[in-house]
Amino acid sequence: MNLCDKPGLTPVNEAIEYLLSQVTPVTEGELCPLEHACGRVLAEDVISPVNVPPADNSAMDGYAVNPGKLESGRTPIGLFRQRGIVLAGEVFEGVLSAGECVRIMTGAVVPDGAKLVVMQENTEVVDAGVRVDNPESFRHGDNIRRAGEDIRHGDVVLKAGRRLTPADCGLLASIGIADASVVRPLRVSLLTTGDELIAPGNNLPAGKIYESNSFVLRPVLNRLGAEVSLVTAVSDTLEAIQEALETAAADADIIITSGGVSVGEADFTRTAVEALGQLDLWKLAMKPGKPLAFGRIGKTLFLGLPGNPVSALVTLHQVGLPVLRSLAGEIVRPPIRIPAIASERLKKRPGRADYQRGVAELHDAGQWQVRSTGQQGSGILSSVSKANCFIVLEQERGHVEPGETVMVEMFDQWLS
Ligand SMILES: Nc1nc2c(c(=O)[nH]1)N[C@H]1C(S)=C(S)[C@@H](COP(=O)(O)OP(=O)(O)OC[C@H]3O[C@@H](n4cnc5c(N)ncnc54)[C@H](O)[C@@H]3O)O[C@H]1N2
Ligand code: MOO
Repeated sequence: MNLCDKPGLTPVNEAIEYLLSQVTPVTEGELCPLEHACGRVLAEDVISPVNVPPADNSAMDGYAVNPGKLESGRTPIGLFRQRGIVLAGEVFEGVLSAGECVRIMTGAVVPDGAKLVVMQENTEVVDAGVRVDNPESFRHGDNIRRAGEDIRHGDVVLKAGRRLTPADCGLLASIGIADASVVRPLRVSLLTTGDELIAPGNNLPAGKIYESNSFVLRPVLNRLGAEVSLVTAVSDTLEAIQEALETAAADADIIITSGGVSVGEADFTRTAVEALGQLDLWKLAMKPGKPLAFGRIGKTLFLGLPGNPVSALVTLHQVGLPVLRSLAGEIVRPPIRIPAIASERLKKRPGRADYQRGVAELHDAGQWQVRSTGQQGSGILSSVSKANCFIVLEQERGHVEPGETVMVEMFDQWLS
């Protein structure tokens, strides 16, 4: 299927589904020391070689006690003879008989024979031993963390395709793994195109503008853990763009460009891709971002983002990230969107899904409200900088009146 041949604009969800069907995820794995593994994608399932915790241990500082049989009708023992003390990291040698206790610290292995742990605050040391409050309230297992209650030996702890979070890395450490088997980093070639672009720090001649897209796009790619090779301000000629794309295709998994995908006299990106490879998709029913293009040059995927700064950012976030995540071997999940009440009118014409930039706040009654960050033109980058969310308006929706419900997508770590 080639969505370029389809008349009209391709709806965003259809486009994402199609693009994901075109991705062959990178599978080459490598070992990564756990201290550097956060944010990397697991290459294989992780199966626990141990129980966590490895042994029954105390959840409290107090006394591990053997109160005898805890049957109804019997009064449990309330005074215990202390046999010793056990600290975290130690093992008490011996078995507690009914009426005996051991002083125990949080995390220490529960001695054999102990049925429960009594918090220190509920005990009193007396001449005859250790007296406990309310022995009739005892339950077997009180304040004992059971061996394997977090993870059992043989459990699948994390699945291949998981992007490791700090908690995941802690989990891997807790089962003794020092190196995680992860997918190698993606190689992304990022090209910004345009003769009008000048690097920040230089004087700005008449007619030129400062290049800003690379400063928006590269950090997102870096946060994804990609190895990014960047060429800025590729000249607006077919030859220059073709040459840059050819070089990029030689060793990148994906080429991401900004600019030159529209219909202007100096928009050569699509023509260059068609000359070197194939173009599969152009023009989405989204605002901003309509001229987004997708294809491939040899085995290298191509994603052509529109040049307008907001369009480049929105398309990378909404369409590029699912593709990049999938290419990186990650299991792709749909974005989390929540309903919010529009606190003001939002202008919108039917025909394209709109990703307006807004500020969402949780109000007293537990209701999210959202307002626009103001001008929404695709050159108004400050509309994103001021925002904390996208207001996602469905393709066929018209203007939104105050009080209507809209869906918002809070900025995640890729945008904040
Ligand atoms: N006749 C039509 N004209 C345009 C259409 C259309 O459908 N018909 N679509 C518009 C839309 S929507 C967009 S989005 C833009 C996309 O155009 P390009 O991808 O070809 O982008 P450029 O023309 O190269 O640049 C657009 C705009 O963005 C500025 N720019 C580009 N790169 C950068 C950068 N790296 N840093 C900062 N700013 C950048 C550039 O100077 C232009 O102002 O086309 C519309 N036109
Ligand atoms: O789609 Mo363009 O990105 O509206 O400006």
